[in-house]
Amino acid sequence: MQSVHGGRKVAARRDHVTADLPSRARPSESSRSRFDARRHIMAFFTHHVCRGLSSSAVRNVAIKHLTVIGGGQMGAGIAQVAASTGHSVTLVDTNGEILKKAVKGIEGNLKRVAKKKFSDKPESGEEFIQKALQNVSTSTDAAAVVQGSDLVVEAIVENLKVKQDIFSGLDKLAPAHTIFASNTSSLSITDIASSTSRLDRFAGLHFFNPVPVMKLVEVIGTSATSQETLDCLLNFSKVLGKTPVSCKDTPGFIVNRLLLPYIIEAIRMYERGHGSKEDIDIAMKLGCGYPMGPLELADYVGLDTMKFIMDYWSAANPENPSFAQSESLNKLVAEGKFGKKTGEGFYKYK
Ligand SMILES: CCCCCCCC(=O)CC(=O)SCCNC(=O)CCNC(=O)[C@H](O)C(C)(C)COP(=O)(O)OP(=O)(O)OC[C@H]1O[C@@H](n2cnc3c(N)ncnc32)[C@H](O)[C@@H]1OP(=O)(O)O
Ligand SMILES: NC(=O)C1=CN([C@@H]2O[C@H](COP(=O)(O)OP(=O)(O)OC[C@H]3O[C@@H](n4cnc5c(N)ncnc54)[C@H](O)[C@@H]3O)[C@@H](O)[C@H]2O)C=CC1
Repeated sequence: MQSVHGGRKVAARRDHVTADLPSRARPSESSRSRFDARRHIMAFFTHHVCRGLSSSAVRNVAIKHLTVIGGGQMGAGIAQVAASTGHSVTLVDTNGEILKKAVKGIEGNLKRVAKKKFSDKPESGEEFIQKALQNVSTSTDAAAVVQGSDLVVEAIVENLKVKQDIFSGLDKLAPAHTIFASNTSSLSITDIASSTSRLDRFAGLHFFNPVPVMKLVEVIGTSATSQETLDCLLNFSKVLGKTPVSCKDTPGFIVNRLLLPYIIEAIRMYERGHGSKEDIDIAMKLGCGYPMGPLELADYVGLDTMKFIMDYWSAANPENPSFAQSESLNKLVAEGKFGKKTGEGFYKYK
């Protein structure tokens, strides 16, 4: 099957996406962001020792410096967690104002973490915040900063062509050992990687929102990703204090394959008037123990991102009515109501 995204024709290699999947996709997640000396030692060890052993550009690359492309909610979260576990991070966005906002947000979240973690030692908390902030720099020019990176994590808009353009440009500039990873929610890693010549050093590294809180990272390998690259990313995820799972490059990987049909069906239920948005959300929170209801979660993820995902899946599966256009989602996005990040979506946040 062929599908067209962003003007570029790509082979839709993913298998058929069905909507009749179980909806109990998200176990309650209240775990906290962790920072401890052990992780610093692990980061130091993996960087210096594994690197010392490396004989080829690809083998045993350890991550010390990373470039995170996209300073939105996910990119800022990834930068925060990497910086607070001893990595130096350059956060890149095309918009300088977004970068300023991202750094301010990171500082606020670090204070939140420090207050809890160092409640009886405020000086240690302040030191933790300052150390992490010193690890973060920003740039509006990815090409200028990618040279020193062991890893590039892309967390920009959910659009195949835009992601491919970024990676194909950086592929010519980044060192040979640099691993490229995409935080895409729904696009094929194989399709994104096809814009580069480093197919063995390309994988998915899918974090969850909010990154400092959610413990899971999906590590997605394509048929061309090398085992060294996967091992490196699995280890890196652990150094960040996360629990990685390995996934194949199939639509939605593990979590979103289950989560997407659940959220879409909730939106359709609301559109059909089968329940108010409040009642649908209360039902799923109290009935299933989820921390957020599906419409709240859609607002939290971002309705613009939700629409990108739905458009992509419906183009790849035009015969599947589950991915047909959603009137309410389209209307909210057309009005610039992207959810929590813009102050209004299904709900108002001001
Ligand atoms: C078709 C679309 C399909 C989806 C596709 C796109 C999406 C993806 O690709 C994959 C995804 O990420 S899916 C989304 C996954 N995330 C969730 O399900 C979040 C659900 N919500 C929650 O866990 C809590 O409401 C939440 C943790 C958010 C907030 O909890 P509370 O309501 O209890 O609020 P708080 O009391 O403020 O926070 C609880 C604890 O967390 C700490 N915290 C919250 N945000 C933080 C942040 N940004 N940085 C650091 N710490 C943070 C907060 O301090 C608190 O800690 P404790 O005091 O120790 O409990
Ligand atoms: N929002 C969520 O809950 C999750 C989103 N993701 C994925 O992470 C990615 C980013 O999502 P969010 O952070 O929510 O989006 P966002 O809209 O908050 O941030 C995206 C950022 O990328 C920047 N950007 C766009 N094009 C760029 C370019 N060419 N170069 C540099 N920066 C550029 C934008 O200025 C914006 O600041 C998407 O692929 C999304 O599917 C993955 C997991 C969860």
